[in-house]
Parts: sequence; structure tokens; C-alpha cells
Amino acid sequence: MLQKSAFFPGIQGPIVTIVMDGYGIAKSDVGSAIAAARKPTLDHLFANHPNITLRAHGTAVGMPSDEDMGNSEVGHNAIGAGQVYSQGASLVAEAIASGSIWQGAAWQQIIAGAKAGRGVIHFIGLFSDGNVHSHIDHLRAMILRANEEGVPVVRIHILIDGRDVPETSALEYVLPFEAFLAEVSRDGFDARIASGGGRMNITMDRYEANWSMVDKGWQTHVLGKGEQYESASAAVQALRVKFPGTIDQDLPAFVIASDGRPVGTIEDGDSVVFFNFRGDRSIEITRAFEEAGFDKFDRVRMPRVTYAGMLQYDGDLKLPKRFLVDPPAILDTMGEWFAKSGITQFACSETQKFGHVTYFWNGNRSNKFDGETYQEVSSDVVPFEQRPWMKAAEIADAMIEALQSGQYRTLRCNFANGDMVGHTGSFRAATMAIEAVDLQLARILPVVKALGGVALITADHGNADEMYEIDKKTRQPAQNPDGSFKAKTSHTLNPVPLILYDAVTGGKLGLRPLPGAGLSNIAATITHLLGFEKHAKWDESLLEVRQG
Ligand SMILES: O=C(O)[C@H](O)COP(=O)(O)O
Ligand SMILES: [Mn+2]
Ligand SMILES: [Mn+2]
Repeated sequence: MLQKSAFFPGIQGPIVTIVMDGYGIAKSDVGSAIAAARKPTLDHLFANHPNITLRAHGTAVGMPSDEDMGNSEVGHNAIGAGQVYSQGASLVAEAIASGSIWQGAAWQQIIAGAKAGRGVIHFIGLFSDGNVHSHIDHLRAMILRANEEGVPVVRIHILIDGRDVPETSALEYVLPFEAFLAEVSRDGFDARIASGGGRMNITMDRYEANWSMVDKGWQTHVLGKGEQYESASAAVQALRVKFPGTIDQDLPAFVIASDGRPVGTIEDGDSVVFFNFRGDRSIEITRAFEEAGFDKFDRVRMPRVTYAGMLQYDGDLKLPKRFLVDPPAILDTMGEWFAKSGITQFACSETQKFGHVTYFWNGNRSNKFDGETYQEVSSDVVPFEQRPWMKAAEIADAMIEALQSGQYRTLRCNFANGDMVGHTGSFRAATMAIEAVDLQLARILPVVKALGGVALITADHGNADEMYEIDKKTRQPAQNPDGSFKAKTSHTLNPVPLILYDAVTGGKLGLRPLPGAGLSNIAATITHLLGFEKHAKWDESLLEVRQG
């Protein structure tokens, strides 16, 4: 049990945490869809309620360096755990630097498995240096090591990014990588890219939003079915011409073939490494490789392979069984300790972010704690720039109903809009995304007030706050040759807001701007509002209580 607080008796009504995914505080209004949005509710909150900024990137959320932007996984982990753990990006980089990854049983089984079979290791994963789901340097290190350990054939299946890195940067990764593979492919070693496609088109679905993406990925990587090209760079170039305006993340699938035959189908006896370290978009393809009674699509054939993930993606489901690096052991989360203290919890989002407020929030666990209730609103399967309001209204409906039920002491939700629409690169749609969230805040907050509760409004990282690539020299939006602005589809390095919506104490509560405060300070702040002391492991509360 958490101890009752001697410092503050707690708010009588519900304590609500609202995560506006992808809402950062930009240094300048140039290129900010947030600045351009009409958002009277947020403007009023910033002007009239206590608010501070929190760090949401780099080392403040367990990333290797402060050059690394934040993301949903590390952001929600930090919020939910109240502590900062070294995250997958850091753990894998360290395991490679120290060489401990090569000594692990999983890597040795990958090598041994390949050697006992046809001598082939396949690497499948997100092909960039975004460091959100993967890093190309990890892939490079594994290929070199496979060669050193005498595996003769390596095949790489690339998921083209353009979402955590500039939107049409594929060739900046593919061309040097093809040169690297050509250079190492000698003395009997043969390493080639075998298939690929845009990451939002194949393989990397999450939270079961659209299994057909994984089906397409299976056909491409495993069965070698699809449009054939002689190399990945030729495929990207041809697809750019064939589908003008299509950004990298949406590129169609392609198969690399020689004399009409795919160069790298996945067969019995091969080894397969899924080299993403982040779990949400790795779970479905992992299930397709591991699950005996799999029924989400017709696999046609299921090769008997030695399969490993870069990390274990789900600690409850033990997915995958074999993994190269131990994931962070995220313990003593807010969800767990609230459950132990008899505090009822409600969590809601739409499919695209549902796991963020449940699985990531609870330290990458898919099982509920006692007293938790989850509600998922089904996301549409559409390009979100066409529906920037997404399911914000339905999430607000669910939150209002849950609030009014009186069953929950604390509630949380995530509005996906700023992030999911921000990732499309459409400035106009992103302003509407922010407006949609603003409109729903205007519905939820009066209910919180009427019930005598308070709300914390925050975000997990930036995105819609910078919709154009900024030219480093001029500090102005970078331009394409035709004069249009270069869209920025990735997250930002900006801090995020923490607003305390308190319309019930007559201004007694404030937020203290603790130097270096970040997302991991939110758990203790919520706990204080509930009238409890934080767990000893959690970072400090930011709540200020004025006496009198
Ligand atoms: O998976 C994605 O959509 C992006 O790589 C990161 O976005 P998220 O961290 O907000 O999910
Ligand atoms: Mn996010
Ligand atoms: Mn995002």
C-alpha cells in the first residue's frame, strides 16, 4: 500500500490525466500546427491555470543521448513508471558495444540454427537511424558478426521509414547500405537486401489495427510474392516514379529477384531476427512466426525457423520466446501500486494509441492490474490526414461516461490526433487535429469540475509543433526545389506541457518548475493529488499546495 500523504489530503473528486500525443512546445511558431490551430480551451488553460514544461526526450526518458527525440513508448513508460529506465535503444547499443549480445544464448542459437539449416540468417526490421523502433547500426553490427561467425548467407528485409526520419530519405539509407553489403560480400559471404516496403504499408501494424499489413509483409518477406526489382535502390526509384507524391512510409511492397526468382524467401531451417527493439509494432509479425494456431491471416506455409526478437516485446505474453537483449525490467509502476492501494483506474484511447495508455503505461505488460478498466475505441483504417478528428469525440464520450459512473478514482486517456496526423506531414490536417483535441477538452473538463476533480493535461513528446524541416542555417522552413516546404513527419525534441486544471480548490494548487523535471515526475504528482505519498523509487512530485 502507498502511504497516505501527510502533506496533502487529496482531492475528493476524480483525478484525470489526459495525454495529447505529439503536442510539444516549440521554440518558434514557424511551422507549428499548434500555433496555427484555433484552440480556445488550451489557450485559456495556459493563461489561467498552473502550467510548466517537462522534458520528454533524450536521457530524460532513457534514450542514449539528448539528440534522441522522445516517442510514445519511452514517454508513456516514464509517465506510468514514475522513473526513468535505460530503454531498448540504449540497452541494445550497450550490448553491442560490450559484445555481451554475442555471448547470449539467443544469438548463439540464431547462428547455430542457421548453420544447421541452409546457412541463412534473415534480418527484418525498420531500416533507418530513427532510434525509435530500431537503429541501422545494430543491423550492420549483426551482419558483420554473422560473417565473422561463418554464416554464409544473410538476407535483409527492409521496412522503409520516412516517419522517424525525413519523409523521403530512403535512398540516403539504402544506397550506402547496398555499397556496404557489396563490400562485405566476398570470400564466400553473400549478403543482400531481399524484400521491403513502406513501414505503414507492410508488417509494422500495431494493436491489431490492421492485420492485412502483416499479411502483406508475410507474403513479401517469407513467400517472396510481389512486384520484382533487381535491387532495393531500383525499387525505391521506380516506385517513386510510379506513385508520385507517395512518401516513404507508404511505399508499396517489393521483392528483390534475380532471373525472376526471389533472392531471399524464408525457408525451413533458416534463422530470422526481427531487429526492432520496440514492441508495439513488432508483436503481430512475431506472432505470425511463433504462434502454432495462428488465424489472423493465411500464412500459406509456416517455415520452421529459429526466430528471435531484438528484445522481448511483451513481458506478460512472453513474446517472443527468444530475444537477443533483455528488455528494461520496468517495476513498481503507478498502475501496480495504485492497484495495491485499492485505487480504481480507467484507461481509454482509440486503437492506434490504446496500448500506449495500457501496455506502455504499465511497463510493457498486457495484463491488467486489479481495479483497472480499459476501454478501446476502434480507430478507422484510413489515411489520418483525411480524418484529422480521428476518434477524439468518442474518447471524450467514453471518458465522460466513465467519470459520471463514479466508479473510478483516477482516469487516463490519450488523444492520438497531434501525433498520428502530425506523422502524415499535412500541416492543414494537423491544425485540425489539434482543434479536434481542444474541442473535446472543452467537453471533458467541465465534467471533471462538476465532480470536484482535477485534471493534468500533458503530452508524451512533440510532433505537430514542428511540421516543416527547419533549415539549420536560416532557421526558416526548408524548401523543396519547387518552392514548397519540406514536410517533417517525425517527432520533435521539444518539451511538453503539464497543465493542472483545478477549478475546485480556489487556486490552492500549483506546479513547481523543478529543474530538469520530466515525464517521470507525473506519477508522483498524480499520487499526491490522490492524497498518497509516492513510491520511494519514483521521481519527485511537482504539486505545490499553497496554505491558507
Ligand atoms: O510508430 C510510430 O508511429 C512512430 O515511429 C513513432 O510514433 P509514436 O512513438 O508516437 O507511436
Ligand atoms: Mn506518442
Ligand atoms: Mn508518433
